[in-house]
Amino acid sequence: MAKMLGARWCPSALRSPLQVISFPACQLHVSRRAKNADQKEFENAVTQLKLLKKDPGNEMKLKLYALYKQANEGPCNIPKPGVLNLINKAKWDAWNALGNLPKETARQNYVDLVTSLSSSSASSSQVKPGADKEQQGSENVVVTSEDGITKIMLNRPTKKNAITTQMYQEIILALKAASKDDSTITVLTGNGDYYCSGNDLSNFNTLPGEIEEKVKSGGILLRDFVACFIDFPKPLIAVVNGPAVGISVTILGLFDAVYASDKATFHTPFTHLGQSPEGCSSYTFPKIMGLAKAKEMLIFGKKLTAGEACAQGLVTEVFPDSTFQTEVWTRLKAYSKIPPNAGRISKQIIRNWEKEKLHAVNAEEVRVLQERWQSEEFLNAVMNFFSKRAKL
Ligand SMILES: CCCCC/C=C/CC(=O)SCCNC(=O)CCNC(=O)[C@H](O)C(C)(C)COP(=O)(O)OP(=O)(O)OC[C@H]1O[C@@H](n2cnc3c(N)ncnc32)[C@H](O)[C@@H]1OP(=O)(O)O
Repeated sequence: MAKMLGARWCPSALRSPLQVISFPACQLHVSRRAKNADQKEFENAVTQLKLLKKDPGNEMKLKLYALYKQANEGPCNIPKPGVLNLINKAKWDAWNALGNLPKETARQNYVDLVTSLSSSSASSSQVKPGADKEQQGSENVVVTSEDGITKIMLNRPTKKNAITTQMYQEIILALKAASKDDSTITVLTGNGDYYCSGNDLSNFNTLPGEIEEKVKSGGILLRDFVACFIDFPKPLIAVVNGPAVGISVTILGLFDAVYASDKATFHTPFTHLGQSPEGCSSYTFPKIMGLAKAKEMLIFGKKLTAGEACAQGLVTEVFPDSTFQTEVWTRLKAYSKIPPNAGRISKQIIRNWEKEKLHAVNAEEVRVLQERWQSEEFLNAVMNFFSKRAKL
């Protein structure tokens, strides 16, 4: 995808100067939303734009460029480029066409535009031609919804369901859709022999920009991802079909039930990776299993069997692997028959006592992690994994 630096991009990113689409008089939909996007939303939109899967095309890029400049600098304040300077003239025209559009409105329109691009890009990747209307998701995050259950399945078995930056985005979108669909409960599970091997350790190679930018956008992505689990309004159940590592373990403290195969293990190797706890686990794990057991996992990286995780309260119930899927899905189908509003309201009254606290924990964990991601310890650990393919 063409390199885009937020709403600005390097001229070469346009497919070709001659393809610069003449910019129609700007008929921007002035956002009717009562509130204007705040700076954080605007920065999130800039980050979101970099994670778009497909190039939105020159015309859309000109619109985004113009809104970005108007939001930051106000009306066009640079001299008009010469006619032969095609690209800069197209950009000038786009910006100048916004006239005196207030900065706040430009910022809101930018956020709205990126939001619509993100959801259309995700939905275009989700609904395959001829797919069953209930079949959604991308190849790595498969979403299905039937019998009152929306299932989000991590589907990258060759990489032990390691979560890429794109998959974080897709899980966020899947949870947002599930919170509004007609299902009663939502389930997260893995395909293949692993539930999930955590963060894809090559993610920092794929995030755009220099290290500072990678750390910033990685932090925003992680904070938004965990926030989705904090805020998810319906009963959320993990079906842990195999070993679970890292963030796939830490967010379990935010689920409403965790059912595990006796093949599953639970491992949070943060210190071995030069990292620190995330997913609110620095708060939820001590609450769930007591300080000593929580520290054994989060500081010393002790790997738990499913039985140990159940004994410590992280797992609700363990099933023999041979009958796991049958037993668990029979149980979940029964759960999906509860009155949906009562289920949702009961989940929320329990969660609401701590929601503010959990968001504060999430923000602090991300702040600390952003420092860790710039440490020698972290960089060496990741290099070590890929060079020696060291096992944890
Ligand atoms: C946006 C930023 C958000 C940051 C959020 C922070 C989260 C914290 C964490 O999640 S920390 C935990 C990160 N995960 C790991 O450290 C696990 C690393 N993987 C392993 O240790 C092992 O792969 C294993 C123990 C999970 C499985 O070992 P096994 O020998 O059974 O299988 P392989 O190692 O051969 O793996 C098969 C292929 O999958 C690739 N792979 C596995 N896990 C990851 C991963 N986390 N990231 C990237 N790639 C992974 C592995 O490299 C093999 O690929 P290959 O066949 O191409 O070599």
